[in-house]
Amino acid sequence: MSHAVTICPSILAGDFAALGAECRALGEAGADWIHVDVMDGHFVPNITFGPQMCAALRPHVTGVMDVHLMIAPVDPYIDAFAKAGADVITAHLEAGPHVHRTLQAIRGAGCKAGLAINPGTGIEAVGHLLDDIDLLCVMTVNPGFGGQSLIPAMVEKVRALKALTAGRPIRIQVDGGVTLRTARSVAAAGADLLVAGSAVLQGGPAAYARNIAALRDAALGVLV
Ligand SMILES: O=C(CO)[C@@H](O)[C@H](O)COP(=O)(O)O
Ligand SMILES: [Fe+2]
Repeated sequence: MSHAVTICPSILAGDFAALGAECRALGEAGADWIHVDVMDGHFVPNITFGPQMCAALRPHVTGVMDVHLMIAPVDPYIDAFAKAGADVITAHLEAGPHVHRTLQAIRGAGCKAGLAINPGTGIEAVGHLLDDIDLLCVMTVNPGFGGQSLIPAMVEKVRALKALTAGRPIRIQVDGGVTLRTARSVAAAGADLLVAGSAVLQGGPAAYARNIAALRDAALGVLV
């Protein structure tokens, strides 16, 4: 069944010399969330932003600042990202042995707690964590880079996780390879939040509103 989704543009696909302006342009284009991909060159083979960048961007984000931590360890940095103004902090299940403690620390810092799982991680791994998460981020690519193709097997994973979380106040987010061609399958499988970097930011600021609206329509099954 089709339902309205929230598009979360990832500034990883933006102009790094003008990220404040990118966040403002995305907000004006109708983005309710801004997804910030934090990478450490250790948990993933790429380096991006830290808490200082999040703090600098915060005044330019009108909606939800959604911080996706692809770092290990996570715990020493939670307070810094919370103080930087993150509304949601998502940590990876694979980032350390004490993810339950990490999720509690995120809530303790006043943020919504997100749990991300890599493509190779089975859904049984999240079963005992459901009381401690507000958002479940299903990685539909291997983390570290934008512009990759969605792994088709992840669509069934989204469907299974939707069933596993039924009746709970947990939002399912998909991250990686969301395009006009793939948005419908993940939305129909139960995703509520679609992260999209390349698909939203391609064409520059003049195209953002059109790209966001087209992705929302595609997720609903409207032909675009
Ligand atoms: O976390 C990640 C990648 O590790 C994502 O948030 C990407 O930034 C999404 O980019 P596209 O696949 O939409 O280009
Ligand atoms: Fe991400």
